[in-house]
Amino acid sequence: MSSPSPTAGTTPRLRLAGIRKVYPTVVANDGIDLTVEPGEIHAVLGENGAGKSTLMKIIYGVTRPSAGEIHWEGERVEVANPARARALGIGMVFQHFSLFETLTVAENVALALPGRPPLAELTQRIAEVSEHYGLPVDPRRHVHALSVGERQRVEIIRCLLQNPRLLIMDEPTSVLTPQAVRRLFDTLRMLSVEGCSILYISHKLDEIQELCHTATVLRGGRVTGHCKPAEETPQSMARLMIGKDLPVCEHGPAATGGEARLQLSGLSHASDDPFGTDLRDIHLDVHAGEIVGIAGVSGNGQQELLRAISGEERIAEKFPVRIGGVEAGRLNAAQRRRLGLCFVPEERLGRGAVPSMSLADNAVLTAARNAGLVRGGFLSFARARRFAAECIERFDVRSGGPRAAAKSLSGGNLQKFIVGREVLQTPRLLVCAQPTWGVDVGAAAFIRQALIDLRNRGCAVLVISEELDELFEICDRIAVIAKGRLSPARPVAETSVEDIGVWMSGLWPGAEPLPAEVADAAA
Ligand SMILES: Nc1ncnc2c1ncn2[C@@H]1O[C@H](COP(=O)(O)OP(=O)(O)OP(=O)(O)O)[C@@H](O)[C@H]1O
Repeated sequence: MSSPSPTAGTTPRLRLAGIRKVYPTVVANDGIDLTVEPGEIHAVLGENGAGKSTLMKIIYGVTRPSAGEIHWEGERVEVANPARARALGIGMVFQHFSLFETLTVAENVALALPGRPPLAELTQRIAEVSEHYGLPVDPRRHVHALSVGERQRVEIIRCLLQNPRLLIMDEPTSVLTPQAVRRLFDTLRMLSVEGCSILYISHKLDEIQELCHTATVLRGGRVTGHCKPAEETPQSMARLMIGKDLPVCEHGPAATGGEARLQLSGLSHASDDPFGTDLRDIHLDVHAGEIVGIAGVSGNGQQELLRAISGEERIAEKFPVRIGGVEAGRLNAAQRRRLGLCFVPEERLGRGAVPSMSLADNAVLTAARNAGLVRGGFLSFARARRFAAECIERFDVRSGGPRAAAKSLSGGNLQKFIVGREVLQTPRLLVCAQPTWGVDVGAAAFIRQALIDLRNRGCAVLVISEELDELFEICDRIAVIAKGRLSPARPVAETSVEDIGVWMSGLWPGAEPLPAEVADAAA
């Protein structure tokens, strides 16, 4: 339940009047008024591309508005840059991470703090905050070795260390486990009771209902509604947001007896990162016509497993990974794609798409061969643009068209583009990490249905996700990865969210005890 709503009648912590932001191809914010009271947890709701992140970036001084006023605690202010925002008492946790990969957690946090405190002292403070708020992270680890979930924890901790009076959270829970979400909500409620205001963006309507006092709905850059989430249901909020009822996934029975398109037989691989997770004797078959899900808490070997399957990480022996029956362990990513593998990585900016390149060029990166973009040995840019345009249309990617830079898309729209680009190649095997991360409820239902349709057309689909509800909705079988080992895959009808939750700690029937040093490190 949400904490009691803050008392009205005080000077608002933040008041926006007529905020407008015009980009070359779109009006991202079109005269937005918004008021946030002290201690209020205020949700901003809207479809992908509605203008939520743009508005938050304006408040945090990352983007300058084309028109409009910002009033902070009763006074009109110009927020020229994030340093000014932080000086006012505004903190922000971004949807896309802004961490330096080659630095440690503590070094990254130090960069954001005024006065650059000594590292030893900072390490201690990080450990305290992470312990206090239940956000486990080791301050000495390098960021490049962290999973997405762990990186997000660092972003949150970095913000909390600055004692903000307004905390902006742009989809903070998208890669947190249910337990971590509970703890984060406790933290946010504590902050709210202490008077800190929170602007909260999320596509998870049940979370908004549970946490937020008020919500403002945006559509097409304008405010289209307000509500008190506690008085709504997730369905009624979805209707407010997208203007219609949510579609329900149509599944149909799983095909049986399809050929094995992915075979992992005793895949073991030592991570070259000292803080990474070693893969231990992983066995899994994914057949044509089924969706297999891998559940697990981030940082348990998902990244390493994805890399071993995609070919980003080649392994010493060729036999433990077979794609379409071909021993593929030593093949690189391009060679594996030629076997019919398509792949949606965990990070959409960087691994999934090159931010500065156009959508058409990003299509070429993975679809050149499978989508017939190469003719007579030459790349056809016209075909690439047509392919990107088809993807934009079929997956309802709101963008400036095939020539728009990937970085100009809203997070959810870029995710739709990346998933669409892979699905439209009609893969024989699709491996998908966090397929609906940051995607609005309507688009998430669409992507899930696209995966089911692929499976119904005979594709073998492997989905790695931390969203148990999503896995239970779309998968035929589910396995769990824990500390680098994979459980057996169980038919969804024969298991439950509770069972899978227990398996996530590594305890499934017949699980071998972990070697002492791993068990100690994990304890
Ligand atoms: N730097 C930019 N250049 C051009 N267009 C941009 C830029 N940033 C955002 N836009 C456009 O502004 C609109 C609003 O984007 P914004 O990221 O604010 O949406 P959002 O509501 O946060 O979406 P999501 O839920 O997908 O994160 C979109 O059409 C987007 O393509």
